[in-house]
Amino acid sequence: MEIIKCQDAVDLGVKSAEKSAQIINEAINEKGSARIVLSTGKSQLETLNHMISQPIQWEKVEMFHLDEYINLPENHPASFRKYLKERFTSKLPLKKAHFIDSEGNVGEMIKQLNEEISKESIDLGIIGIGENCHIAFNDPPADFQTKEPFIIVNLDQACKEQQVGEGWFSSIDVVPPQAITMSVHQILQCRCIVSPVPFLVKAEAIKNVLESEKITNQIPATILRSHPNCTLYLDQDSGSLIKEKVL
Ligand SMILES: O=C1O[C@H](COP(=O)(O)O)[C@@H](O)[C@H](O)[C@H]1O
Repeated sequence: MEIIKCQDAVDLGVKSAEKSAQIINEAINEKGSARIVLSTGKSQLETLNHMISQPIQWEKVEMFHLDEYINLPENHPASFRKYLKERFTSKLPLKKAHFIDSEGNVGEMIKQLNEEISKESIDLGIIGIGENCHIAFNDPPADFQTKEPFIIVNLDQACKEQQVGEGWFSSIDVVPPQAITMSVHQILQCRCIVSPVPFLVKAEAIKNVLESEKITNQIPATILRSHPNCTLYLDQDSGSLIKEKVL
C-alpha cells in the first residue's frame, strides 16, 4: 500500500482526484472505457468535488455505487444515492450510473447489481474508511469470505454513531439497521484502489489499520494492505497518530 500524506482535506481531495483521473484515463486509452466504484460520506466530498473538473471523457465511464441504507427514501439527507446524484452524476455525461435503489425489492436489486458488476472488471475503486475501520458498510467483524458482489449487512453501533456525529441523522434510533454494501471480496477486485481518508476523527482508525500486526476482519480496512495497487491519502490530521516508521 502506498501512503500519500497531504497538507489538509483540500490538498488530499486534489491529489486523490488527480490520481483517480490518471487511472480512469489509462483505462480509457487501453480499452476505450472505464468502470469505477464511488464512496460517499463527508470524507469523500473534496475528492468528488475535484474529480468532476478532471479532464476525462466521462461518456466512456460507467459508475457503481458502493453502499446504501435499506429502505431510506432517496430524498432523505443521508441517502447515498441522493449524495452521488447531486454531487457527481447530475454534473457529468456518464455512460451509465448503477445506483443501489434500496426502497423496492431488495433481493431483485442485488441480483441485478451482481449481474451488472460481474460483466467486466472494475478499473478504479474510490474507497473511504469509516471511524470503525469499515470499508463500505462492512463493519467489524467483516465478512472476508463471501464472493457475492453485493450483500445485506447489519450496521454496528459505532457506524451508526458516526453517521449521527456527522449530522446525517438526528439520533441513533433513526439510523436504518441494515444496508446493502459491496462485499470486501468485490472491493478487492478493483484493479486500482484510491482511499481518501482526511480528518482528525479518522486518526485512531488509521493508526489501527496501519499498525495492526495482522490483516484482520476485526479491522476491516487492514485488508486494503493486501491489495496490489492501493494508494491511501491522509491529511496531517488523519495521519497524526501513526509512527513515522510506517510511512
Ligand atoms: O459510512 C461509510 O463510510 C465511508 C466513509 O464515510 P465517512 O462518512 O467517514 O466520510 C464511506 O466511504 C462509505 O461509502 C460509507 O459506507
